[in-house]
Amino acid sequence: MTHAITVEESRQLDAKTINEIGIPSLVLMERAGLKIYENMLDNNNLDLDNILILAGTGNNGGDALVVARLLYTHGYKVHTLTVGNPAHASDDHVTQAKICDYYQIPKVFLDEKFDKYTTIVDGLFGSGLSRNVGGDFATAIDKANAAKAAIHAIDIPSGLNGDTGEVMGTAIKATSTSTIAYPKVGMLKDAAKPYTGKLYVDDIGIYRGNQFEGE
Ligand SMILES: NC(=O)C1=CN([C@@H]2O[C@H](COP(=O)(O)OP(=O)(O)OC[C@H]3O[C@@H](n4cnc5c(N)ncnc54)[C@H](O)[C@@H]3O)[C@@H](O)[C@H]2O)[C@@H](O)CC1
Ligand SMILES: [K+]
Repeated sequence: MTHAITVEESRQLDAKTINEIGIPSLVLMERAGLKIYENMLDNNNLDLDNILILAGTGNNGGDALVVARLLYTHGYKVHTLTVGNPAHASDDHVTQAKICDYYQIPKVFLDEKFDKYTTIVDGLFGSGLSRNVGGDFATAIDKANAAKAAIHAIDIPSGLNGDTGEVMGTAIKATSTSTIAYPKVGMLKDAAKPYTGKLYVDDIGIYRGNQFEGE
């Protein structure tokens, strides 16, 4: 049986890996982005002709910007759309945004028509989701779901409660999801399956602990 963890456990494992063991958070973000990029290339259900990257201003969005850069530097057509206040962005998100700016990866805004895209990457929220989704975030999620593009979600489909599998206002209906380290318990519930789609579990070097060995 697949071992799954709660969102709080995932945050604790991230924090232990970074603060106690000493693996820099940007190293983890780079590894996450590389694995997610590889999952996307591996997934025949994704048409990578024209890709829209949705990034929140936290580390889920930071992962998404790594994916944007890897796709862009390998010749894929990519646009990024950042949702949220950049003044509140996480440090690692800011670093990744600067790298995207170095490469001049094209940006679009929320008034963009999503219909021309073949794949949308969802990096709006992951383990940081703490309340119901509204405003621009809800608009971005609803536009992505209404578009004909396949959606690849990062860590947890945005708006899905990773513990209960319930929708918090609105949630991304992903074709596939790359979850970091372990699936979150809510993602394995029957009600969550239409939101999670095909699940990839990416080992990026997050602390596994004795309790997880042999599983
Ligand atoms: N350094 C790390 O700890 C790692 C984090 N990773 C990624 O980072 C994610 C977690 O990142 P963050 O903790 O920055 O959080 P998120 O990027 O999930 O969320 C960003 C912020 O959104 C805000 N927020 C929550 N609910 C909201 C709502 N309904 N409407 C508007 N704003 C809302 C919160 O202030 C939250 O901190 C993981 O899911 C994973 O994708 C991975 O890169 C692996 C390593
Ligand atoms: K997400």
